[in-house]
This record gives sequence, structure tokens and C-alpha cells, in this order.
Amino acid sequence: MSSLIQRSRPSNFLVPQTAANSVCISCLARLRQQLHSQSQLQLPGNHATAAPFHSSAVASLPQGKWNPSPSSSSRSNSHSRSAAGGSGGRGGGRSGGYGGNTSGGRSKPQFQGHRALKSIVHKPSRMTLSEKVARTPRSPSTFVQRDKRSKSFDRRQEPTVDTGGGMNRRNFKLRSDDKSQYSRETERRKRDLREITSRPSPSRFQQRPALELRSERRSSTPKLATNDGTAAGGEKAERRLAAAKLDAATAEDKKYTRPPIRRFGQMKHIASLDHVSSRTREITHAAEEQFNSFETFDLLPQTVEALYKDALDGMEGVTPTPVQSLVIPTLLDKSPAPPLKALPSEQSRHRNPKDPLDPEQFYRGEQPRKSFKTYLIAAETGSGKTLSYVLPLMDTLKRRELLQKSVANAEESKHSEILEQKGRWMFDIPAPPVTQDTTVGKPFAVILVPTSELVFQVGALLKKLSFIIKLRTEMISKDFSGNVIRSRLFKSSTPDIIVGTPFMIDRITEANPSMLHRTSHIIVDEADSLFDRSFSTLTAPIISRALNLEKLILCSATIPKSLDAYIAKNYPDCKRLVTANLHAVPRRIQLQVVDVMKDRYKGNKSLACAHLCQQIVNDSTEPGFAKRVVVFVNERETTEEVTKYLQETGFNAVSINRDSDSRKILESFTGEKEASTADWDGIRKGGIKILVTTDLASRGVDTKNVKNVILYDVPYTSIDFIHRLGRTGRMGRRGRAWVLVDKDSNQEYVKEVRKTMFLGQALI
Ligand SMILES: Nc1ncnc2c1ncn2[C@@H]1O[C@H](COP(=O)(O)OP(=O)(O)OP(=O)(O)O)[C@@H](O)[C@H]1O
Repeated sequence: MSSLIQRSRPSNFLVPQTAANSVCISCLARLRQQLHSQSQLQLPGNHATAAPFHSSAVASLPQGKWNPSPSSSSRSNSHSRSAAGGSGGRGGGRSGGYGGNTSGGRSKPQFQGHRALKSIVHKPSRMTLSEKVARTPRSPSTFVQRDKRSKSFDRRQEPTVDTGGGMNRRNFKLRSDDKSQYSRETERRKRDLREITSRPSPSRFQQRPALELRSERRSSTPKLATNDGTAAGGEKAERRLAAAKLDAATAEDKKYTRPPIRRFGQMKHIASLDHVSSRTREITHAAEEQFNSFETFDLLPQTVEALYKDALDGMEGVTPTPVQSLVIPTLLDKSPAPPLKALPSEQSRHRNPKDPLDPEQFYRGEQPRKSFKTYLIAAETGSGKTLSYVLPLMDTLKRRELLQKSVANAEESKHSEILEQKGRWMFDIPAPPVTQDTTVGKPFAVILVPTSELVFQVGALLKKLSFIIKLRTEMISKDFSGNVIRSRLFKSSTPDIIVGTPFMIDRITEANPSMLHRTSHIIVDEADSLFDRSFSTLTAPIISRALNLEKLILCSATIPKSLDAYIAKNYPDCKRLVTANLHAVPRRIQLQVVDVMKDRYKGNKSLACAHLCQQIVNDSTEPGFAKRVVVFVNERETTEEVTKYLQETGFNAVSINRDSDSRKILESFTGEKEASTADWDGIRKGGIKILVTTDLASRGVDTKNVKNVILYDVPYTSIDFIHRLGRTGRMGRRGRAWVLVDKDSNQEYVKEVRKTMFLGQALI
């Protein structure tokens, strides 16, 4: 019952438990009174679960209709049947939960308070048949287009409607599997879409009559009242008196009620982003002015060459982005310490338990941990954060390698000098002890990213740069077999940098904790994800195993308050490198709101989505190229439904799921633009490519040539809004986005987001 009450309110509206209880106790008392008066039912003394219920519902208790017998409580409406625990069907199944055998036989009268209350809420529908048919969803996909929360909400609000042929929600879905029904359905969808596409959109002029009508109606009401003579005059006076009373009461109330909701009330409620100070903004602007080209950073010549030739694909006239101006000089280490020498072998460490790098001692707290610096890089989506940490990292490692080489060369020349001076044989010089090479499988830097798609993206950038910089980089992901991973890590030449998911790196380093003993840099990309509840149990142990860590770099496009608190607690000295536009969706992205409850869509989100795709195909943007659209949904199940709908309507749509090759699919959205192959017959297929996905593809994926994003569901938080919209309008390009809203969407929130975007302010 308490869940019933929660479902009956918007999810963000919390009822204080005590208040709910107090109301419900009174309701229960009234209910008890009414039921006792009918002498039909014995209520147990303390039925706490029946407590949260609205008193108005009890007041509307049908007098003299209560009958505890399940057979007599069955009604024509299936909903009330199930609520009252009627025999057979769904009702019978549900009532089983109360422990009574109600499968057709007579059952002893027992307390059915829950069901009694439910049956009050779900009164039998009094709709006419035509109303019922009009309210019936237009296609099977409308059943699954809402997220899980709203699904349960809907089920309560919209009683199952008998469409005349006994086609309720359940068997309607079953019928959709029928082939003929299926093809009819597909035909109808195409027809709907054709109809909508051919219809002109309502212009301001078309809306005018409606407005005029409304204003006419408003102005005509008082006229009628005054023409009614004395009786009407008396009524008018009464009404005036009542209005005056109401005004007085409202004025009195105002003293005690809450202040009105502020402009960003909804957004504040939903979002949880940290605030960016004005001081931070000043620092970014200063850095931007100082470092206006990559040459000003004092990077190694091979790093700059690799950047221009390989990383930026030969783009001309590139300059550092604000985040790069801020981060590269801070992270760049122009005179790094030489790398750690080869560590003693495992056997020798066992022989000498006081070895300074014994992890066992460290974990027992006998050895203090080496201190390291922590940095937080935070900048808007598509601003080049990856290069901002990759460039100084590779440059530092290269400098260190060069330093090590020069030290080794100096030692070698010194030895040969000694040899020449003494004129001895080389075998006279004491040979170094022959030990196992313990540097194998011990990288200098580890980059952690949340998904294997990002492993490939960041890994590909590292490989491109390594070609000229000459460092060894490897990718570790679940897409590779154990043998491949083993050979990549433990080959004779150790990788300098590995990039992987926390899941893989944690498993490998848990088995070989010494693997991270030489690691001086750990980068946690998408840090807000990797320090949330699902990932932090993997990420934190990896960091703790790197005993010689020098720099921990956290990187994200959003700083939720939870991440901020985590950093303040665990890394109080963390240096924040935050850009001025953090949490602001660039103004070059246009967001439009599509109300699917309007006549042309009748609440069918899939139809609205298909219509938008058709409009995108038809518009004059990206001439000659196949247009790319990313459709974001909240739940994984919706992905399949929307993709199927779009495919059946003739679009080239794909989705990422467990079985699909997500890397290959994403490649076709992250790569360069492709020429359109559309002809008059296959205009949809060749002219557009649609990716339907959840947040899996919303973080970090560099969809730089995607111009259009459709938010099929309203994102739950501002964080999701920022990341999803961030798949378009990257690196100074223009982008368009549409958000579909229906009756279950928080439209106020969407409006606030849109307004904030328009003002160029940060979402909160
Ligand atoms: N200085 C630059 N000039 C031009 N293009 C750049 C520059 N730096 C990076 N890029 C390009 O910008 C694109 C986006 O970069 P990147 O993926 O690093 O963004 P991001 O900030 O990490 O985005 P997100 O927050 O979505 O992960 C990449 O294609 C990259 O090659």
C-alpha cells in the first residue's frame, strides 16, 4: 500500500512518513467505521500497511457495496477484479499472495483491506466505448516507450481498457506477434508517418483562431452573468464576497507558506553538480592568453610532431583549447626523476622482508605510503581533455626514457675509459649480479576508462602518437583473450602505458600486485563514473597498489557533488584544473522540445522520433553526406523497441546491446563523414544512419561528426543531460538536439535546462 501511495505521486515528491501515517490512521479509522456499520468485515487491530492512504479515497467508499466473498466481488472490469481478489485469471494469482486459496472455490471471508482500498482507487471505468478506443495506445511500442518508473506509474493511472474484442493490455501485446497483425501494424506506422510528414506544421497564424476563441469565451462569461437580472446580481454579489474571503485567506496563508519556487527549482532538485567559482574562471582565461599555440608549452619536438601529424590528422592552424592551455603546462614535467631501477626479484624480496617495496608491509601499515600529487581536470564535453592529459604524460615518459639512456651511456663511457686507463680485460671488472628482470609487466602509467569502447578510442590515440614518440602502449579489455593480454603485458619489452577498464586492471593487479610498483602515473578518465558506487570498489584498490605513484590525474566533464566530497575527503590537496565553461552546454547546440502529447503524435514517442528522423533526412544540412543521428533512451529494453520501430519504418537504425559488436557500430559514428548513397527509392536508408543507445555511448565517445541528437527520454539528471547533448557540437562544431516530452516527463525541468542553455549558463 505504501508503494501504491508512492506511485501515485511524481517520483521526486516525497511524503514525510509521519504525515502519511497520521492521514492514514484517520483514513483507517473512517474505513473501519464504515465497514463496521455494514457488519460485514472484521478489521485486525493494527494493520500498519494500510496506513498511508488518502482520506478522500476513504470518504468515497461505496456504501453497501462491500462484499468479502471473492466470487461476488468479480466485476466486468478486469482491473477491479484483480484488485478485489476475484476468482480465476490475474485476480486469482494476486490473491494467492495473501495465503488464501481462491482458485475458484469458496474461501472464508478474511481481511482484504489492501484490496478494498485498491478497489476504491480503481473504480470501474465509466468511459464510453468510443472513448476507450480513443484512449487505446496506437501501437504496441507505446507500451514500452516509458522508463521503468513511469511504467508502474502508468499501470496505476490508466486502467486496462477493454477495446471491445477483449483486447486488453496483455493480449494486445501477444497479438502483435501474429504475422498478419505485425504487417498491418508496420503498414499503419508508415502511413502515420507519411500523413504527418505531408501535414504542414501549425504556424502562428493557424493558432490564432484558437486564441481568439479562448479570449472570446473569457470575455463572454461575465456578460451572460450580468444579463440575468436580480437573481444573477445576487449571485454576483455572493461570488464577490467569496472571492474577497478567498483573497483574505490567501493573504493570511502567504505568511506561513513556503516562498515561491525559484526559477531553477526543478533543476536544483534533480541535479547535483558542483559549483565553479569565478576565481577558477579567471585562471582559465589567463592560461588561455598565455599559451596560445602548442609550441609555447615547451614539449619535446617529437611530441609536437606526433600531435600535428598523427593525433590531429593533419588539421591545419590548430591551437590549444582552454583546457589544454590550463592542463598541459601544469602536468608537464620537464626534468622528471629517472625511472625506478629494476626492482629486486620476488625471491630476493622474500629473503629480505624489510625490503622498502614489500606490499605486505605496506598493507599491514608498517610502511608509510609515498606521497603523490593529485589533479582534477574538468572541462566541458568535446573540449579535448584526452589530449590534455595524454600529451604531457607521453612527453614526461619520453624525457625520462631519454634521461635514463643518457645516464646509461655516461656510465658505459665511464667504464670504457676506466678499461682503457687500466689496460685491463673487461672480465677484471666485477660483473653485476644476474637477477630476474623485474621490470617486465610493470608499466609506468595506467589509464583507466569505464568501457571497452573507450579503451579502444583512447588506445588508438596513444598508438597514433607512439608511432613518432616511440613509446609502447597497450590496450587491455575483455574483448581480448587471456593469451593476448598475457603476451601484451609480460612480453620481454614492457609497455610504458596501458589503458584498460578498472574491472580488468583490478583483476590482473590483484593477482600480481607488484605489477604497479613502477607505475608513476595513474589517470582516471570519466572520474565521476569511476568513483561512483559501482566502480569505486575497483578503482580505489588499483590506486592503493601503486606504491610509487607520483601523479594521480582525475578527469571528467562533470563534477557531481559526490565526486567533490570524495576528493575533499581522500585527496584534500588535489589541484583543480577547471575551465570557465564547465557544466554549461555550448550555445552552439540548439535544443528543441517536442511535445508528443500533441494531436499529431497522440503520445506515440516512436512515431515522433521517426518523424524527426524524416525531417532530418529532408532538410538541407550536410549536403551529400549521410546524416548521423544518436537517439538516447533511459532503459536498455527501450533500445530494442525503438530500433525495431525505426527499421520497420524504413530507416537505417542500429543499437548497441550485449550481442552486437559495439566497437564496429561506434566506429561508423565516430569516423569521418561518409557520402550519402540515397536515391529516390531508398532515401531514408542511404541518407541517414541512426544509433539508438543508452548512456553506454554518452560518455567520452568522440562522435565528432554527429550533428543530431534525439533525447527519446528526458534524462534523469543534469549530468546525463550534459553528457548526452555532448555527443554533438564537439570541438566548436554546431549541433542540434530534440527532447521528447510526454505526460510523464518533468516538463518544468526541461524548460529550465533549455533556458539555462540559451543563457549560456552552467546547469546545476
Ligand atoms: N586543439 C585541438 N584542436 C582541434 N581539435 C582538437 C584539439 N584537441 C582535441 N581535438 C579533437 O577534439 C575531439 C574531442 O576531443 P576529446 O575526445 O578529447 O574531448 P573530451 O573533452 O574528452 O570529450 P568528452 O568529455 O565527451 O569525453 C577529438 O576528435 C580530438 O581529436
